[in-house]
Amino acid sequence: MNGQGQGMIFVFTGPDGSGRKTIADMVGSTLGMTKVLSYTTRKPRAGEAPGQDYYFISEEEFAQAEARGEFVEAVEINGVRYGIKEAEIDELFQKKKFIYLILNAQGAKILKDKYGDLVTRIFIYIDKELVVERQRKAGASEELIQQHLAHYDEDMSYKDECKYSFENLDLAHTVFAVSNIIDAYMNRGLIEKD
Ligand SMILES: Nc1ncnc2c1ncn2[C@@H]1O[C@H](COP(=O)(O)OP(=O)(O)OP(=O)(O)O)[C@@H](O)[C@H]1O
Ligand SMILES: Nc1nc2c(ncn2[C@@H]2O[C@H](COP(=O)(O)O)[C@@H](O)[C@H]2O)c(=O)[nH]1
Repeated sequence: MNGQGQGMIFVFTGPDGSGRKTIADMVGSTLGMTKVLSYTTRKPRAGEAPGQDYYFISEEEFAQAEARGEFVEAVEINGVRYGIKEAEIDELFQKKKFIYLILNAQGAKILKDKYGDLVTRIFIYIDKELVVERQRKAGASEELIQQHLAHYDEDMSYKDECKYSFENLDLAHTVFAVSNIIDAYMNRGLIEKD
């Protein structure tokens, strides 16, 4: 693990459909940050690729890895398992000073508790109506949209615990604002307590 003040783990969180992945990946590729991929038992959606969006594994493989204590955090959302392997965070963080993850609030809390000041949480949100509009436009099923809406209020209640929050109205504007914050950590050693 990197020493204190030498790197940062950025956790993007917020309601499903708010644009976390889009923003995290755009900022990540612009600034050269490395993403820590989650393992999941769900099947890839259209446009998703194994090893790029997630590691897609079977329920049995997930259960075995969990029994071996490999996950630093593992959750179940709508009957699907998701988890992050501790060894992958530690290995990446040895090699790269700035890494990022996209997690729900439960996972963000666990990472914050475990890695403390090394973790900075960035909360991305939009209002419910816009979630529905964007998800429909992106071709999400009504079932998936309803699943997302079911925990929207609970997801939003985590906003005040996060150091930074951005309403993702205009994509370029949000990417610019988030990039500026992360760039400050990368280039000026701006490490404040969260
Ligand atoms: N500012 C924006 N304006 C318009 N569309 C956007 C904006 N940001 C993201 N989107 C679109 O909204 C949709 C959801 O974005 P994204 O998948 O990044 O969200 P998410 O928070 O990671 O949610 P999920 O976990 O459900 O994928 C995508 O179709 C994406 O292209
Ligand atoms: N706590 C964790 N949350 C995770 C992880 N991987 C993804 N997620 C969150 O799950 C939901 C659903 O994701 P989807 O891609 O199936 O729509 C979303 O909020 C993700 O951010 C993880 O490893 N741990």
